[in-house]
Amino acid sequence: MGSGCWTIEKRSNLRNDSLSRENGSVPETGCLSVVVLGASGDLAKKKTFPALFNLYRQGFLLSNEVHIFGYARTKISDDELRNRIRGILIQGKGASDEQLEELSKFLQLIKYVSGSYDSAEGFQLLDKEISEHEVSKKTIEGSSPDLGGWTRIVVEKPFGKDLDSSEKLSEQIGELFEEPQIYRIDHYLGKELVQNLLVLRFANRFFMPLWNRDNIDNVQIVFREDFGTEGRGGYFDEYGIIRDIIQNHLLQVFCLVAMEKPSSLKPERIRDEKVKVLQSVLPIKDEEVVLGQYDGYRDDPTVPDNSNTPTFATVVLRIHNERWEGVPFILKAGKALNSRKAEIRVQFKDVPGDIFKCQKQGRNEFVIRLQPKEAMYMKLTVKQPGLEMSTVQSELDLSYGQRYQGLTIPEAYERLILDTIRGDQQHFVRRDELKAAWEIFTPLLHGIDNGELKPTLYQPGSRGPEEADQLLERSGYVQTHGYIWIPPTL
Ligand SMILES: NC(=O)C1=CN([C@@H]2O[C@H](COP(=O)(O)OP(=O)(O)OC[C@H]3O[C@@H](n4cnc5c(N)ncnc54)[C@H](OP(=O)(O)O)[C@@H]3O)[C@@H](O)[C@H]2O)C=CC1
Ligand SMILES: O=C1O[C@H](COP(=O)(O)O)[C@@H](O)[C@H](O)[C@H]1O
Repeated sequence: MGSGCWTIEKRSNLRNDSLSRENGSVPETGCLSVVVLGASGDLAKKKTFPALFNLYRQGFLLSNEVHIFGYARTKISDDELRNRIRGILIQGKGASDEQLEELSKFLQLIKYVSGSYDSAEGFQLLDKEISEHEVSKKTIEGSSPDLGGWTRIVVEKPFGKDLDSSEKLSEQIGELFEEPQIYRIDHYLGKELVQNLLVLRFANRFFMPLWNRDNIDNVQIVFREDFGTEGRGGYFDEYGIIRDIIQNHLLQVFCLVAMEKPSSLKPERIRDEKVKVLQSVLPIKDEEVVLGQYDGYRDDPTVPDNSNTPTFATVVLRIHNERWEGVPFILKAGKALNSRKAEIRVQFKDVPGDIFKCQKQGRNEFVIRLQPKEAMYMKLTVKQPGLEMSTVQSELDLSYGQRYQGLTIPEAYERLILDTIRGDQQHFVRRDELKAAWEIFTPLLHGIDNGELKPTLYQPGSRGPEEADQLLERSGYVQTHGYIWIPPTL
């Protein structure tokens, strides 16, 4: 992705310098070429270009050092691509003249090369464009034309469809790039509250003694969307909700919740711990899986009429180690449900020798809401204020919107692209981690692909199949009834 020298340290105001040094990332200096493959596609439109623009606006990409090359099959000119991007970046916003000027300057950094993904011709053209730019820049600066520098490749999912195809893909990429050059992106690792998990768990005395099988009854990691596959049916049907969300995004969150403390913040030490916990996951039992497909999913013309693809799944993972033996980790994801949210819900065991009848109120829960409206709250039993000695469930509440007013939380892609430029692989998936993740899910996925496991139909806008709540209950989760949250007024 880059070449020559690139200075990031001098403007690393997004991140504490001492942490960056600690985790082993190397400051880079010089000019940077960013190649966006699939530049005319959905991801580039929704995520990549907006992230690059935000980095540019914050001074992390400098006009005199950066060039962005879009590459895709569609035959369009530089200006056509720029116009498309302009339309997305200013959509619905009443932009000021200053912002429009900033945007125009950013767009001038973008060039477009049209070519296919499977022939050398297009890539030779791309190479020529990049070299011309980098050579001319070096020549202007009067330095040697020896390009040197580094190349990093960001790879988006799907990383295969099962263990074998993923390993094959890893081998093919491995023939071209070394592992330190490969950034397998999982955008959940760029979310604010996912990045906070390490800090929460290992920088707070509160949690350390409680975070184990002695105190925690069950953990839920939940992803819900209130819309269906909308226009992506063709892609989705090949993959399904387990490959789309659970095997990657939720499993990454699972690792950060369940892994042991790394010996340091160095990316490799963190990733070592993630691999260890993944390798301790027991084979998934069919009776601890519920699959669903929403009614209407097959109406999409790109979805086969007899599709067996789940759009909803609840899967219980069990870890065979000293900390977690016996604690179910319930991973749940679904499309076309009744709400949109992603959260981690840690439910504690009942209080032993309970003299207050706390069980009537519900158990202690620690909830980390990843989205929307980032928050973390602890549900706890307190005395009902007043003359009587009665108890009620309340919460210690850290809502980001209230606590950090006026702060804009960066988009996941923004952070992860910046990490790539900085050479920090902490929030990217290592090859052995990916392999361990596929080892967990491949038998289940093959069972679904072969039609041995079938999804139950559920109504769009519902909670998903009832069997999922029954599985939750069987796993030990106790739903709180009657808890009322009164949102604070700002
Ligand atoms: N800072 C903040 O923003 C705070 C917000 N709150 C809000 O207060 C409200 C109550 O809090 P909370 O306890 O977190 O959320 P809920 O009362 O919505 O309950 C959440 C839990 O109950 C499960 N559940 C809901 N319905 C059923 C059902 N029919 N069968 C089985 N399980 C079910 C949910 O599962 P599933 O995940 O599948 O829906 C989830 O695990 C929420 O709206 C919450 O956002 C509370 C404190 C702080
Ligand atoms: O990777 C994916 O993620 C999105 C959800 O991302 P979020 O950041 O909005 O939670 C999901 O809609 C999509 O199906 C999946 O491929």
